[in-house]
This record gives sequence, C-alpha cells and structure tokens, in this order.
Amino acid sequence: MTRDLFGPETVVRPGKPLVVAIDGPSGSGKSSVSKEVARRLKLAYLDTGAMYRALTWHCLKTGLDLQDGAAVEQASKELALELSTSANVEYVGVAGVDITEEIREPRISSAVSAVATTLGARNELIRRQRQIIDQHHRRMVVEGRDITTVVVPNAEVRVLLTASEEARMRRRGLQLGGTQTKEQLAAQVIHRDAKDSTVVNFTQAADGVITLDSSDLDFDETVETALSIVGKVIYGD
Ligand SMILES: Nc1ncnc2c1ncn2[C@@H]1O[C@H](COP(=O)(O)OP(=O)(O)OP(=O)(O)O)[C@@H](O)[C@H]1O
Ligand SMILES: Nc1ccn([C@H]2C[C@H](O)[C@@H](COP(=O)(O)O)O2)c(=O)n1
Repeated sequence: MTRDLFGPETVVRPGKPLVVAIDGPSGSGKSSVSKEVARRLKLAYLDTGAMYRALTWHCLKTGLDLQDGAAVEQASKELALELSTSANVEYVGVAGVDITEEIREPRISSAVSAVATTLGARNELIRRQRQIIDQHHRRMVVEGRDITTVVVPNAEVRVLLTASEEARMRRRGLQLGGTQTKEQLAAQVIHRDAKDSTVVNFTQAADGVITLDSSDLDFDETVETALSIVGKVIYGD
C-alpha cells in the first residue's frame, strides 16, 4: 500500500459505508491521527471523548454530584450538545456556549472518568454516537475507547492505537507545553486509563481489531501506517 492511493483526490469506496473505528489509551494519538486520516480519506470525524468531556463540563457547571448516577444519566439525556464532525473545524458547544477549549483543561480531565463510568450516561452517549454515524451515511472516522467493540463492532476498519506509557506521558507533556509535573501527567494519563478501564477494554485488541503500536513512530509515520491498514483491509494489498 502506497500513500499515492490516498492522494488528495482519492475517495475510497465512494457511496459505500466506510467507518474507520480507532480506540486506544490516553495520549496514544487517537484524536490527532484520526483527524489526519479523516482529512486524507475525505471522511467525517467523530471525537467521542469530546462528548464525555462536554457532559462532564455540563454536570460541573450545574453543580451536579458526579457520584449520583441517576442524575448524571438524566443530564446526559438533556444535554444540548453541539459537535463539529469535520476534521478541519474543532467545535464543541452546549446550548450555544463554546466549550471547545475548556473541555481540554486538567479539571475536566480529572473529573471525566466519573461520568464515563456511569453506565446510564454511556448508553445515552453511545445512542447519540450511532445516530451521528448514521447521519453521515456511515462514512466517518470515529475514535474513543469502545468504538471497535461496542459502538460500531461491524466497522469496515477497526484499529487499536497504542503506545508505551512512557511515550504517552512524554507526548501529553509536550502537548501541555511542559506545564505539568510527572505526577500530574501520570494522573491525567495512567490513572485516568485505569479508572476508564473498569467499564471498557481498550488495552487489548478484540478479535478482528488491528493493533498499531506507535511507540517508536513519529506522527507522520503513524498516519501512514493507519492509512496502509485501511488500504490492506479495503483493497487487500
Ligand atoms: N506517533 C506520534 N508521535 C509523536 N507524537 C504524537 C504521535 N501521535 C500523536 N502525537 C502527539 O501526542 C499528543 C497526544 O495525542 P492525542 O491528543 O491525539 O492523543 P489521544 O489518544 O487522543 O489522547 P486522549 O485520549 O487523552 O485525548 C498530541 O500532541 C499529538 O500531536
Ligand atoms: N468512547 C469513549 C470515549 C471516551 N471515553 C472516556 C474516557 C476518557 O477519560 C474521557 C475523555 O476521552 P478523551 O478525550 O481523553 O479521549 O472519556 C470513553 O469512556 N469512551
């Protein structure tokens, strides 16, 4: 598989479904790699983590107790979520309030697992995710923790994007501009994964899911490898 196949004018499987499902732990590169893959394949893009983050923002804003599962579930059903599905436009809003930047703050990263482990809220967000995928005629790169296993287990391409703990903490540290201590990075990457893993498995590839270990790859190499996986699965080369 060469990169020419996915040159700027290439549309893969025109008119047919093409869901590229990408799961993986925190800092493995899901969002950045998925966005670039979506651009290169001219597909829509869905960041499911942003949905859990937006719900967390809303719960904190309204002073809701995150341990109150019934209240979090109710909030998930009422959430007036606005989400960009273009890899070129980053926008997350709730009822007209732009929270694109705010949901990436460490205070949301620290609280989001409490929301993401509330099963009633998960069910509601999974329902919405499937609806969004259908609205895009199932031509979308979708990334998260349970996309290959729960949200779209029949996706045309299913990838588990991994990287060593060391690589993931280093990447997150650089991403946050060197503002975080090692302990803070561990809390946002390793400890969050441990909590999230109690409800979803994103550390081992399920049957039919292809593992892409990016520990020793740079960003461009990881994107190229992801595209070559799509090529192999779709065209068998
Ligand atoms: N292969 C790579 N080599 C080096 N840096 C990378 C690589 N892949 C991604 N990055 C960088 O690592 C940082 C984290 O990536 P990204 O935010 O995409 O991870 P993520 O898996 O979506 O994390 P989270 O689930 O916590 O949101 C970004 O700054 C990104 O540019
Ligand atoms: N499909 C998903 C997506 C995300 N989560 C949880 C796990 C994370 O702690 C949180 C935020 O995700 P991120 O933006 O860091 O990718 O949401 C999940 O449980 N399932």
